[in-house]
Amino acid sequence: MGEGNIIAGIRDGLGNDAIVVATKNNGKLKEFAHALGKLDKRVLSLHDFPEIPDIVEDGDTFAANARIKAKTTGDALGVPALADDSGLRVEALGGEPGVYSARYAGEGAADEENNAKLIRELTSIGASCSEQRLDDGSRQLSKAQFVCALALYDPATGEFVEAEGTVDGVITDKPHGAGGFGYDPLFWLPQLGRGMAELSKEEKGAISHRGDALRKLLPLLMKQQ
Ligand SMILES: O=P(O)(O)OP(=O)(O)OP(=O)(O)OC[C@H]1O[C@@H](n2cnc3c(O)ncnc32)[C@H](O)[C@@H]1O
Ligand SMILES: [Mg+2]
Repeated sequence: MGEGNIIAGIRDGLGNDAIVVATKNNGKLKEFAHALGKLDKRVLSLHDFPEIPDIVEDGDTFAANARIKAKTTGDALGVPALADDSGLRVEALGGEPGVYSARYAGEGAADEENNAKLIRELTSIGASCSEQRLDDGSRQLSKAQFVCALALYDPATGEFVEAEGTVDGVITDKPHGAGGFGYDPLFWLPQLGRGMAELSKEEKGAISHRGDALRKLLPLLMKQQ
């Protein structure tokens, strides 16, 4: 691509050192700041642009919602915007809460309320994916997968660059670790023998759905240069 490609758009609009991430989630933001900081990119978020009204995430898929957030933000600011729509698919719940992960326990629910509802729902149906207890006695309730859809939208061309990442794990009935955000304390990684919230930012980025999606997206962006 020539004129108006996404990288050039970022350069023109904000300077080559900055990128807008269309999120209000501070947990995501820290992970993007860490990952993109390594590429010398300063991350701006929706907290920096309070004039942009709340975005309605009414897509049926993670990818659709990521596109909605990226387009609304990119069109409002006139510069490219990157958006992340993510969530948890829980096997024993038929893939729920999925795109409803943020509002599982109700609109504006806190992470703690969503986590409490998840354990409540799984225990109420007697879910169990392994007889084996973890060392601390916690039960393994269901297999689960974190999904992250990324979309970068350039208002100059109307084009999107997209990628999706996943990570598999198990939901436990007790929290492990104090790091991360959202459902991380309940997400156990059997392959590591550790919980997602026990990992450092570096370690989480190396295995997470968001890290996976970013590793797929970045080469696509570089191609556009
Ligand atoms: O829409 P924005 O402003 O980006 O922020 P949000 O928190 O509403 O984000 P989503 O709509 O994408 O909803 C994602 C939900 O999935 C959860 N989630 C996403 N990524 C996660 C991660 O890496 N670890 C734990 N939970 C995560 C998160 O806590 C939310 O409940
Ligand atoms: Mg949201």
